[in-house]
Amino acid sequence: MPPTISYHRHAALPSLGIYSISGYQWSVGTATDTGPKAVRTDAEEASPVGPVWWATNVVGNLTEWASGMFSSRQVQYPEQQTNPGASDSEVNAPMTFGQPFVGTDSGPKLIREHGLLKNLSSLGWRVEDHPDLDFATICSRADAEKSTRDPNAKHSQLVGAGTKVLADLVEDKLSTGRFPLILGGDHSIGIGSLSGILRARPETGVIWVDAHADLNTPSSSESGNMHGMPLALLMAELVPDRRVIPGFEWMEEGIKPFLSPDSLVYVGLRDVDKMERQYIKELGIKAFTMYDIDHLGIGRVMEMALSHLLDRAPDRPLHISYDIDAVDPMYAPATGTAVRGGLTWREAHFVAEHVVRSGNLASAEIVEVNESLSPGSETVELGHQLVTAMLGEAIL
Ligand SMILES: NC(=[NH2+])NCCC[C@H](N)C(=O)O
Repeated sequence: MPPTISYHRHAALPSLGIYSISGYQWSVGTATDTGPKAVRTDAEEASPVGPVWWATNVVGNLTEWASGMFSSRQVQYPEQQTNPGASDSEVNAPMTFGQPFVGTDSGPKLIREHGLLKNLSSLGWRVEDHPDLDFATICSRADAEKSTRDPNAKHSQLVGAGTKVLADLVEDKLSTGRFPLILGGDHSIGIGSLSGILRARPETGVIWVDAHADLNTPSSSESGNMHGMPLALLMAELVPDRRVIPGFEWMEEGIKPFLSPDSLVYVGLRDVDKMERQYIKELGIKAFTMYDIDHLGIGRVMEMALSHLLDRAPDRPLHISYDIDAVDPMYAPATGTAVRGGLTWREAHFVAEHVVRSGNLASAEIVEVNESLSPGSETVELGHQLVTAMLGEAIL
């Protein structure tokens, strides 16, 4: 069993990295959804990278658990993420090169402005600065070099270039004992974070909290938006050779990251495309839809979700990928593909709180917060609360 890490015990404590990836704005505009949204013009669509296109940041806050100053709450984390010598903690500060619309790129910044770093320190995470990754240059280069455009996987060269860097970063940080917290950005960043996670720890189990299945392949997708595809790109059964997608050749080099269908659990599904439904059934992916949550309650659903991932491998690390659109638009209206009938405020928190209690959480991600799509700051506020819950905040 993993060691118990108590907030008030002096022990070797794990580290945290926050990587904010923003600027994956391209997949927001044309998705099927409800509510207002920023849509790119045709000209921008044709030439997405410009002085105000990429607003991509990597905010990496590598922190380590402080000790000796907290309440009696206990959180368990897997042994392999402890980093006894973690004095070299680091932070990447966000940098924004801009884009045509205020959008998902601002999510990380806004969540940080809500006091994330302060909250994390009061939870016991120590945060230090880390140099920025220069995603804008990387993606501009990818844009300049691209020879092919795939209408079925829009802006794949750019998503590919950005997610490659993210994958390397996440793999590196996990391998050196950090806990990566990835702030999106849209859900296409899952390609990068999961690739890095699976290269470092192939046995990882994934909890995908989302209104959508994000299991489209370029050929099954009706929108061509890559935020609807991350899980398909990780499954050998669906996209066995990622070189067919321009920009994703890197996924077939070295350690090829693949996610086994039985290492994934969905929570909160309610807007599933035709082919996605078929894939879920054919591959036997465990899925807890909103129907199941209504029927069984969120408590039972989360117990079943964790037992699916952990019964056979109690010590395996878990990754939670939390799309804010899993939450009902009544509480989280500011997102690109909002769908009614989602998680309540408390259900949303419970998901995060319960996963932490497993003691296996080794990385976490929040995506699709786009404050420009709705007046007010309630979505950011909720996003911030969910992040702190995933990092150990509890009611008592
Ligand atoms: N992460 C998300 N918000 N995904 C939305 C996906 C919507 C739709 N299924 C598509 O593939 O375009």
